[in-house]
Amino acid sequence: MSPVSHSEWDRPADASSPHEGGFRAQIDISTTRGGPRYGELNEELRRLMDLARYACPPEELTEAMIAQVRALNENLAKVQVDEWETPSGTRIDLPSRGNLTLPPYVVTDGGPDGVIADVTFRPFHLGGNKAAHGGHIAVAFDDLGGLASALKVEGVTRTAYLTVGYRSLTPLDTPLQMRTWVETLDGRKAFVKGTLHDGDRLCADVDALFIALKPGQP
Ligand SMILES: CCCCCCCC(=O)SCCNC(=O)CCNC(=O)[C@H](O)C(C)(C)COP(=O)(O)OP(=O)(O)OC[C@H]1O[C@@H](n2cnc3c(N)ncnc32)[C@H](O)[C@@H]1OP(=O)(O)O
Repeated sequence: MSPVSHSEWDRPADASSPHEGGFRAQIDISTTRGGPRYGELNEELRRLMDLARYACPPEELTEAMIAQVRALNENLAKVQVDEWETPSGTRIDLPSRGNLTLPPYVVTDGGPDGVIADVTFRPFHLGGNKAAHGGHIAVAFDDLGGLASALKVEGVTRTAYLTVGYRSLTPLDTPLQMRTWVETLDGRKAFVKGTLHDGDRLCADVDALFIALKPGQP
């Protein structure tokens, strides 16, 4: 087992891990890493978060659940790898490339002209009043804006700024459509726009700048 070491975030590229600087030189993709049931594990963990977000357990049940979650965490602690080896973020066959920390989305179309994805904010993405938290909406725009700019520049990009307009409430547990595209490409600068719709209703839009990384840039 390799322990997770956040002090190695800028280790140089090598043959077994061909990333450069702080990000991989290329977007790393896989459909097998973590095994055939990795997506199911992610979905159960999301369900755990949904249920935990709204649970109000009596004391004796809290005690039992602490022991159960502790046992689960001990199992997860046994299988830690570093960020370059984890399936999370690489599994293009799974929602949000298998990255549990992102609102789950499925890309239905993607290329240099932009990205279209179905995004569903889960019950645990609650901000208030049954609507999604604005921070989670920004996370979805950041990732799908990053994907649109990466597909345009054919390399890894990093967010320089990201401004979200919250135009109307974003519902939970509802398939929504997110679109992101590069409006203007100026050298390394990809100016990205995006929208989030619930049917015909605009929930949010984004204006962001992503910068293509130079080789070896941390
Ligand atoms: C598919 C996977 C998708 C994943 C997407 C996830 C993306 C992320 O969340 S990334 C994490 C969040 N972002 C960060 O941590 C970024 C931190 N900042 C940085 O690393 C650097 O400031 C970085 C890379 C943005 C720019 O630095 P650097 O590469 O040295 O570029 P630099 O020379 O300063 O600027 C390049 C150009 O961009 C412009 N620029 C840079 N930052 C900004 C900004 N915030 N606002 C406006 N313009 C900017 C500069 O003015 C310059 O313009 P010009 O070429 O016309 O003179």
